[in-house]
Amino acid sequence: MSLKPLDSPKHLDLNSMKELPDSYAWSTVDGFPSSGSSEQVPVINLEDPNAIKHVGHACKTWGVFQLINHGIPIDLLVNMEASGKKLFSLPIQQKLKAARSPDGVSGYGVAPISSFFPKHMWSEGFTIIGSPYEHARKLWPRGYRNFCDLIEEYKKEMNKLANRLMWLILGSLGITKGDINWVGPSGELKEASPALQLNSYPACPDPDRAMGLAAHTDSTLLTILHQNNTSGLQVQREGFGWVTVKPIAGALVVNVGDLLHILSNGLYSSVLHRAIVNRTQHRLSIAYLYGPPSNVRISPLSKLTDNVHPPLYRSVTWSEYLGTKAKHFNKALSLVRLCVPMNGFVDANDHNSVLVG
Ligand SMILES: C=C1C[C@]23C[C@@]1(O)CC[C@H]2[C@@]12CCC[C@@](C)(C(=O)O1)[C@H]2[C@@H]3C(=O)O
Ligand SMILES: O=C(O)CCC(=O)C(=O)O
Ligand SMILES: [Fe+2]
Repeated sequence: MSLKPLDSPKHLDLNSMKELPDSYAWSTVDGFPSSGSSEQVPVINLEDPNAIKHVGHACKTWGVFQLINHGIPIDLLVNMEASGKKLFSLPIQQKLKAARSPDGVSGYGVAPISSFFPKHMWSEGFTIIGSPYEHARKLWPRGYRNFCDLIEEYKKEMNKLANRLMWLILGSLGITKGDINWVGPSGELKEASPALQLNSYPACPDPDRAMGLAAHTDSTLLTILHQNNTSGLQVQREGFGWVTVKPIAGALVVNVGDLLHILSNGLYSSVLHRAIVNRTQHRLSIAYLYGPPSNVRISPLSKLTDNVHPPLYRSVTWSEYLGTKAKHFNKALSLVRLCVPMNGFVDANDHNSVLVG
């Protein structure tokens, strides 16, 4: 597949397109037309006393699970969904006022990974890092305050949940507070400024040849995703191919990201996932992308390594890794992988000993 970046689409008004333009036609989408595997992503009840065991098993085998009884108020999810719908149904000229700048990360636009693909994706997105104020003000000069308050509330609740999930995941690996150096005074994991990614996938006139969001792993420790009741998210499961994550009302989808893959020394793998589209229904998803504080160096936890299991990755900060991902996309993880010789000894400071490609 060519990696030559496409010019940005002239306009993003997918809602008005009656036919799939050639620049959106992915003739070689694997697994299409999708018959769909009958496998099901594990569903975990956070109130279950055995949740830690189930979370560990799901992270090890799937890298993703659906979460119920997570404690996020249902009203908050409903309000976020309604706000996302309201945002994406604004006229295209209005949305473009809040467009992501060419060298920026926040704002309205195509998926940030679009430049790595020869065809356009059938989606539009809105990325929020830090305060949404500047962009929201351009979308709704008078009504931005409610949106900003809602986003702050969502980030606060998601941070609490992400922290709880991280301790469950780390606990399932036998990791305790003393093993992590980015723990705050009350035992909370200090977070980096998280990213919120709102994704909109309009109904598509030719869904079998279109791609909503191309296959990728997230750079995060973990991602918590709310999807509306329209299916489209698929995860790759070894031996089964693409498995659709069936929407369950009120459930959240949690997936392992590349930084957790590194932290766990590959015990928990980041999951490859993508979003497909359909002919009749609009789909919306909201991803909370959770990472560590930006200055903390993430490397395989020493408790998980020994002579037989040497560290497989060199240390990297969240911002360095995002930079590598933005430049090299799906090669990013292998670019921070250490070359492990047969005797298992690795010089973790030898930055030249990486496997490229
Ligand atoms: C913090 C971030 C993770 C992300 C890049 C970003 O700066 C903001 C958007 C995130 C997202 C969402 C869609 C998939 C993804 C690969 C992308 O292109 O943008 C992720 C990025 C990532 O995880 O690297
Ligand atoms: O829309 C989806 O279900 C997937 C979104 C996603 O993978 C992302 O925002 O990183
Ligand atoms: Fe993703």
